[in-house]
Amino acid sequence: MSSVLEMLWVEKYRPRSLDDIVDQKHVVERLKQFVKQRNMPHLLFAGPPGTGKTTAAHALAHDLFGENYRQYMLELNASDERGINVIREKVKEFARSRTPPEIPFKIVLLDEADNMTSDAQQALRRLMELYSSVTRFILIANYPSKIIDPIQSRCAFFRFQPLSKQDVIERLRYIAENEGVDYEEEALDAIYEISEGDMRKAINVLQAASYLGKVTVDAVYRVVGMAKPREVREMLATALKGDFTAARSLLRKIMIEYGMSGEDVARQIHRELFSTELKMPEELRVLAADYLGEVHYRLVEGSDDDIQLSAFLAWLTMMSRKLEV
Ligand SMILES: Nc1ncnc2c1ncn2[C@@H]1O[C@H](COP(=O)(O)OP(=O)(O)OP(=O)(O)O)[C@@H](O)[C@H]1O
Repeated sequence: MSSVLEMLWVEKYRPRSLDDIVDQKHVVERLKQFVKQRNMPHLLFAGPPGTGKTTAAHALAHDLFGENYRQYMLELNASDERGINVIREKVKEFARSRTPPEIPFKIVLLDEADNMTSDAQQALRRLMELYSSVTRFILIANYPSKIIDPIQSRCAFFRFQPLSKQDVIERLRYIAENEGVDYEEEALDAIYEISEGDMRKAINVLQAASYLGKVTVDAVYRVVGMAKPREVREMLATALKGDFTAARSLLRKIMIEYGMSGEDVARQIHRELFSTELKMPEELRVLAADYLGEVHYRLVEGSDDDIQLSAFLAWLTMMSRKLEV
């Protein structure tokens, strides 16, 4: 079995070259053109977490500059750097450093660019112009709408999509086999459902679950601290059938066995309310979602988990009787 001290699998299995990136075909094809032309404009990478934005930036630099690409790349995080002045100084110094032998520019990678204020972004835009003869910027953002127009119009835009189920599962299978991890196929499905196409999350869950032994559906839900949807669904279905006592004992079981907080359970109920698996009249779904919002608010404010969630189940039981579900 794996040792806790070993490397994080997200790093170990981070693609080094553009050819190794999973999915994101449209992005990868366009980036390969830049490698071929040995030139590129400023780039803006946008999309949800864990879909390969940082990886693609590194892979592009790797394919352009070779194994030692890091000396030609300045990596900054807009949230860590104390303001645009620090960024300016670092870029200025970097621009003065050696350029690669066959390519006339170096790369500045700026992560979380959408966290910058619009004033800071204006200053960044000037910086991009000032050093455009020797640098190209790659800006990374989760929300491209937060990037000011003058920057957007100076960058080629790349949208990263959540990874497909098939690609995530294939990658997980590859990693599990390479690491000698024993797993259930259904566990990989469960990991995908939890990850929602975020490969970083998927790999991290796989690694954490592997420390418990065989990667089973149970192990997966245990490490993410979520009750298995089936059990939460069963609790709701029991209340909908009118059996409050049984629904409440399921609630206790979920909270004790999985060590979940009331807020986690509320969040999980929320997911279930909108899943097609749970059969209930639309009217009740709407009312339940509304009431759950209130319960969640009270929990965040520090109300007692058991009292609030039991109240929700009691309400659901009564409503289902009233509506004759
Ligand atoms: N398309 C992909 N192909 C293969 N592995 C991927 C892909 N996307 C993400 N990964 C895996 O997930 C890890 C995190 O990816 P990466 O840092 O590129 O995400 P990101 O999109 O930059 O996320 P964030 O917005 O949170 O910075 C990588 O180290 C890699 O192991």
